[in-house]
This record gives sequence, structure tokens and C-alpha cells, in this order.
Amino acid sequence: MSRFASLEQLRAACRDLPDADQATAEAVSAREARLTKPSGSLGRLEDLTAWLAAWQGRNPPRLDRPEILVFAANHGVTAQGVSAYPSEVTAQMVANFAAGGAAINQLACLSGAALRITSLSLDTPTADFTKKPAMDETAFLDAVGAGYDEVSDDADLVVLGEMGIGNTTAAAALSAALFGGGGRFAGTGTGIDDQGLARKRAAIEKALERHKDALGDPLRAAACVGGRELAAILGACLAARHKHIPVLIDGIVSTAAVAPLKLLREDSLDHARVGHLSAEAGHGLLLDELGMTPLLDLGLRLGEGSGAAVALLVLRAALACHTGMATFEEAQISDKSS
Ligand SMILES: Cc1cc2ncn([C@H]3O[C@H](COP(=O)(O)O)[C@@H](O)[C@H]3O)c2cc1C
Ligand SMILES: O=C(O)c1cccnc1
Repeated sequence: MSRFASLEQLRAACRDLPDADQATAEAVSAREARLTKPSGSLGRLEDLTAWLAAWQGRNPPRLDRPEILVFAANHGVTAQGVSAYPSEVTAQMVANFAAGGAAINQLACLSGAALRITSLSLDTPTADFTKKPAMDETAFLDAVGAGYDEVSDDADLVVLGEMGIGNTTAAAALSAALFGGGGRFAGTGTGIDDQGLARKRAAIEKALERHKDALGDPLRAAACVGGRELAAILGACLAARHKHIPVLIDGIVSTAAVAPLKLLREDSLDHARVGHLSAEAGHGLLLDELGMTPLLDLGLRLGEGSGAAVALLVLRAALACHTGMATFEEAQISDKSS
């Protein structure tokens, strides 16, 4: 039995959100202003520390227990020839994660984060959404609930990633369902050729036409043209908000996964930052629609949470400066006002 019994119950949970702790953020910004550097010279690192504090409600904020949650699932739409790799690779990569051989294992280790992989019914792919809804309401709510339940109460940051052959098609379809524009969010994913990209766009357009009556509702759109791992990421992002835990989102797949939340409540992603701009073509377009600015732009196009895990190192840099630096008074350095 899922934590969410109906779409209406989930919708209510998506609208009932705690706010940031502004007083704590202001206290952190006040200390930041007294640190031994020209005012504002640590640029966006300064904002990141205040953002962490605002959502953790803690001064100073901490990164003692960050966790990377990777959700894996399979997609019926792969029957349309939309990925360069076969669906078996999803389970094979889950085995690789368990053995420590994937990119995200190295980045989790380096960034000092716990890594948890959750497989969602890998032997039961979603339906091919060019033909019918990817998930019925029960399957969708189960996946959202599974993601929600993965977030630890005592995590101080959650990084959201995924593994699922075919999921850049689901991400592009969901983005278009939410923001319009047919195949414009489609990119080459794992590296499909021009014919593959044409098949991907055609599959997306067919799905949008088939499900057009459902797409006005962001949650039904996510059930019709999303995927289990995208639904779980939505659930985890929502759980993190309810638990006052800041979130780092990864590339196009995890961004598309949480996008329905934004349409249900405008400020629902304020506790989240986008770790990086994926090289997957549609990610920048999607971020423009969401009004979100990525922290890094390194040309990554992997998924797994990899770009967000690299961005966690930047958050650590921000926090190290904030907590370790001396103030002007402590170091007896004359500041510009004295
Ligand atoms: C070996 C391998 C490792 C991966 N790690 C993440 N992805 C990424 O690629 C997939 C999405 O691309 P598409 O929509 O083109 O299938 C997802 O599994 C995503 O996490 C991988 C893909 C492969 C092949
Ligand atoms: O940006 C992403 O999330 C992405 C890009 C390519 C393949 N898989 C994921």
C-alpha cells in the first residue's frame, strides 16, 4: 500500500509545504558579510551557504550526512528505437553500482555522500506510452511513495539521480507535456544517430497526441509519459521539502521529474538547486521554463546524479569558507568602514 492513496492526496501533499527559515538565512548572511574578504567576493558560494541554512534551519548549515539517491527503472517506449543501448543495460548498471564500478560510485566517495540505489520493478517496464499510459494511477503512486520513503530523516542534503534506458525520451515527453513544444526537448541521450533522434521526436509527438486529454494535470502527465524513476524522484524531492532538507537536482531526467511540482505550487522547488547544465539538448530549455540556473556547466550528459554530485563539492567549498574563515574583527583586519 503506497503512502499516497490517490492523486488527490498526493496533490494536497504537493501544495502543503513548509517555508524557508529566513531568520537563519539572514544570520548566516550577516556572518558572511563580516568574513575576511571584499564584500561579495565569494560570489555565488555566499548565496549557497545562506540557501543551505534557510532550508536546513541551522546556523551554521552542515554537510555531515548528504545522501545520493539513484532510482532505476525500465521503459516500454524503448520499443520505438529511442535509445542507443538495450534495456538490459539498466539492470546491468544497477549491478555495476552495487560493485562500485560506475561514475556515481566514485563521485559519492569523493564528495563524502552515502549512495543508495533503488530498483523499481526492473522486470516490469512501464507501458510504451506511444500506445497507452506509461503507468496507471496505482503504479505511479507506488513509485512516488517509494521515492518519498527513501529520504532519511537525518540527511542534510539529498542528491537525486536515475538510471533507466529510454528515460531521456520520457523526460523530453514530460517536459513537452508540461510546457508545450512537441519534440523540442529531445536530444541524443546515450548517443542515438539522426534517424534515432527522428524516431524519438516522433514517439514524443505521438504520445502527446494520444494523452492530450490528461496532460493539463501535471501529475497525470507524469503518470502518462513519465517513468517509475521519474515518479520516485518527484516523491523524494517532495519528502525532502517536508523534512526541511535541501536538494541538488542533476540533469534533464531529474529536472523533468520534479517539474510537475513547480506547476502545482510556484515555490515548490525553492529548496532545490540544479547541480549542472546537462549537454543533453533539452535541459537548458527546460531550465528556462522553470527559471532555474544550474551551478555548473561541464558538458556532462550521464545522469546517475553525477553532475549534482560534482556540485556537492562546490557546496562543500562554500561551507568550508563560511565556517572556517575568520571575521575582520577576529583577524584584526581593517574593513572598508573603519
Ligand atoms: C552504460 C550506461 C551507463 C549510464 N549511466 C547513466 N546512463 C543514462 O543514460 C540513460 C538515458 O539515455 P537514453 O534515453 O538514451 O537511453 C539513462 O539510463 C541515464 O541514467 C547510462 C547509460 C548507459 C548506456
Ligand atoms: O541529463 C541527463 O539527465 C542525462 C543525459 C543523457 C543521458 N542520461 C541522462
